[in-house]
Amino acid sequence: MRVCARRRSRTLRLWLLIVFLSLHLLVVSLVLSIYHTSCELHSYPGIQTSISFSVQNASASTSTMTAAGSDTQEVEMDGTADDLAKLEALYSHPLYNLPTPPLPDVNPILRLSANEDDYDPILWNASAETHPPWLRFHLGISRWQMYQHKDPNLSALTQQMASHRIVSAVQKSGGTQLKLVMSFPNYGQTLFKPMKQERHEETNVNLYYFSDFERHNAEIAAFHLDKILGFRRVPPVVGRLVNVIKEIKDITTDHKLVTTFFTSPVGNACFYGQCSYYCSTEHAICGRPLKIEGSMAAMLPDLSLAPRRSWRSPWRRSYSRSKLAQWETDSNYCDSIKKTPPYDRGTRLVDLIDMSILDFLMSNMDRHHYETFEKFGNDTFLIHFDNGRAFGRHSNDEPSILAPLVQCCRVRRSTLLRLHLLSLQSYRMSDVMRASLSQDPLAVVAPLLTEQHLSALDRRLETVIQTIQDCLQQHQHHSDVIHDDIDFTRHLKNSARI
Ligand SMILES: Nc1ncnc2c1ncn2[C@@H]1O[C@H](COP(=O)(O)OP(=O)(O)OP(=O)(O)O)[C@@H](O)[C@H]1O
Ligand SMILES: [Mn+2]
Repeated sequence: MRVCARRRSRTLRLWLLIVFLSLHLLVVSLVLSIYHTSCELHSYPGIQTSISFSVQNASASTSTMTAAGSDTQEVEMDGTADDLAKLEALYSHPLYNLPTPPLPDVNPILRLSANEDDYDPILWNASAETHPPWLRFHLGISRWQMYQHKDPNLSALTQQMASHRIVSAVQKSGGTQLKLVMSFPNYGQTLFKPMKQERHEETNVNLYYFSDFERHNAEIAAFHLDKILGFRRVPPVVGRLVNVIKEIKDITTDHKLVTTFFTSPVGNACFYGQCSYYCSTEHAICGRPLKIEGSMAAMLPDLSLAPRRSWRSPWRRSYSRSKLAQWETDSNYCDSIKKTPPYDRGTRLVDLIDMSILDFLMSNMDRHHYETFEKFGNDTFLIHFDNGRAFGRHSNDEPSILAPLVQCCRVRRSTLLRLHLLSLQSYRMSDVMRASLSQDPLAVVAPLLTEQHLSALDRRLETVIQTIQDCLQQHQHHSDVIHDDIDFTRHLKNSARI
């Protein structure tokens, strides 16, 4: 009897061991399949080695590419297909499909019940087939992002902004440079920023960031870059050729704007509008002879429906030619910011650092304020709009833009993993940006960003990764630097359930 019982318990123990081992194997294979490209980053001590390895990879491939050149069209075509394949692979990567935290509320963003007595009850949701794309975009804005990953509405929205009949064009008040709000027959609206300089022109080094020209291609490129970084915090932007006479002068109801139209000595249709910077005949916006390039940004819901709050950036520049801001002189600046609401809790600080990484990559020094949707309180994403002063110089990197990261040494884990991914040859940032920008309608006129700007992105990405690596070396615990926004255990449990 006793022998029998002992044999039974041994068999049971053997079974338990087999079950344990197979579960272990299952978990290991799941981890490897989910994070195959960045698996070294899982174990904190490995972070540094894996980053430097990938950076070496990226720079090696840059030199190979430069050496190879692209003389024949065939090579160029292959390059385009390769880039598009990389972009597709990037967006299929699990790091772009991370589950968002559970929503504390399920209401759509729009405040539609202000005067319930006066209005019909509305049953709107983002997926209703009959809604125009702009309304679906508004209804799809969530607490965590402007639009969903692989949002099926995005191409319909950008297509309409790029081609729909313009029925109204009026100047937008606020801001420093000329911009127009354009309306479509289906009540959709866009913010139009006209081309002010050629793509290859670098910003004059003697211009302060606050008097730099706004660039239409920077608005377009910022939308693509923010999407490639996996943030999805810029409202959709698309390029368009606009007829200065038929699509602005003939239809505008803006009397002040009308008085600023003229024909240039070479017969081009021009206008300059009214604003505080560059609205003069010397800085006129001219067609060639009639059409002008511009960026069309999807307008956010009206402030009466979705009020927004504007926040002064703690790392705002002084906007003076002589004064320095506090963050430029105080080495403990971040310590005090970390204790100041709303940066003292939640994700606000790491979100601000995400924004500074985006700005450093595209060299935007003009992030004085940022906005959030009031309805979502403090736990929400930061709206990354007004990117017109980005991509001004490709030959220079501006280290001070990274000050929030350098001074606070904090970064979201998901951001670090995606940056790491984009530094690898198979998802290289310049290649996926080239592919993404090639989908804009204005790419047929000329590439939205020159090759110099694209390679500046790779170079700056190395700097960001190196900065994080330095932070990790300076801190005893990795958790001091890495804000762990990816709950691996929950992820694994979910995968195991499937
Ligand atoms: N897509 C949009 N939808 C709705 N409102 C917008 C959009 N883009 C910008 N705005 C609003 O218009 C204001 C001015 O736009 P923007 O910041 O692009 O112009 P600007 O001339 O660069 O301004 P500034 O000189 O103050 O930086 C913004 O602060 C924002 O409130
Ligand atoms: Mn601006």
